Amino acid sequence: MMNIILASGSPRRRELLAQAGFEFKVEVSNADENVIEESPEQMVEELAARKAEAVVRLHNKAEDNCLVIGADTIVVLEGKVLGKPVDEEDAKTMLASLSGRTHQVYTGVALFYVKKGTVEKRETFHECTDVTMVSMSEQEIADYVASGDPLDKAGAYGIQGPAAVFISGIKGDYYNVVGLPISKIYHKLLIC
Ligand SMILES: Cc1cn([C@H]2C[C@H](O)[C@@H](COP(=O)(O)OP(=O)(O)OP(=O)(O)O)O2)c(=O)[nH]c1=O
Repeated sequence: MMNIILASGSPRRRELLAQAGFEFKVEVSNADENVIEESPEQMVEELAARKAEAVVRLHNKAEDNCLVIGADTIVVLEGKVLGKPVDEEDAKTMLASLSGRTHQVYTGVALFYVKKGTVEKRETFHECTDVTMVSMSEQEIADYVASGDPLDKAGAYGIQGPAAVFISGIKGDYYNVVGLPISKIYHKLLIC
């Protein structure tokens, strides 16, 4: 197995990759996250690729052989994309819109295989999970937002934290919601 670099500042992604038994380094770079209107699946794959690409650019030395992994997660409610909230008000609005409904969580993954400083192979894919939330009261939303937990998360919630009490069901890969479809990644990497 070649050296793996996770191109992500997300602690959740770090934990999931470590949980799967991989050894890796973390490198974060500033990828441009502005995207033009695309389907959710195209959008997360494109953003994941940009994150991986930005890290690959740091590895232009001829001796670098590595696999760079980028990922991006968004929440989609009835066709509307919800990224990370910009502030507490935005988080409240997002949670009010998710309350009592089912939404989709998309995570895109990009695998960039770098040999002698150039990308020899690139692969992108995504996973989608349905998440259903119970109806939340205004007070519950306000209390949850005040906890600070939603602010660095797509859709303004983390299924793995205190928001667990608002989740009535999911269909698909739980870990995809947390930020990495780890089983899919594991099986792709097994064959390389
Ligand atoms: C829906 C949901 C999202 N999230 C998180 C996963 C991601 O970290 C974040 C989505 O933002 P991203 O922009 O995908 O990732 P990031 O900015 O945290 O990290 P990086 O770009 O460096 O890889 O939301 C949860 O932790 N739990 C959840 O239930």
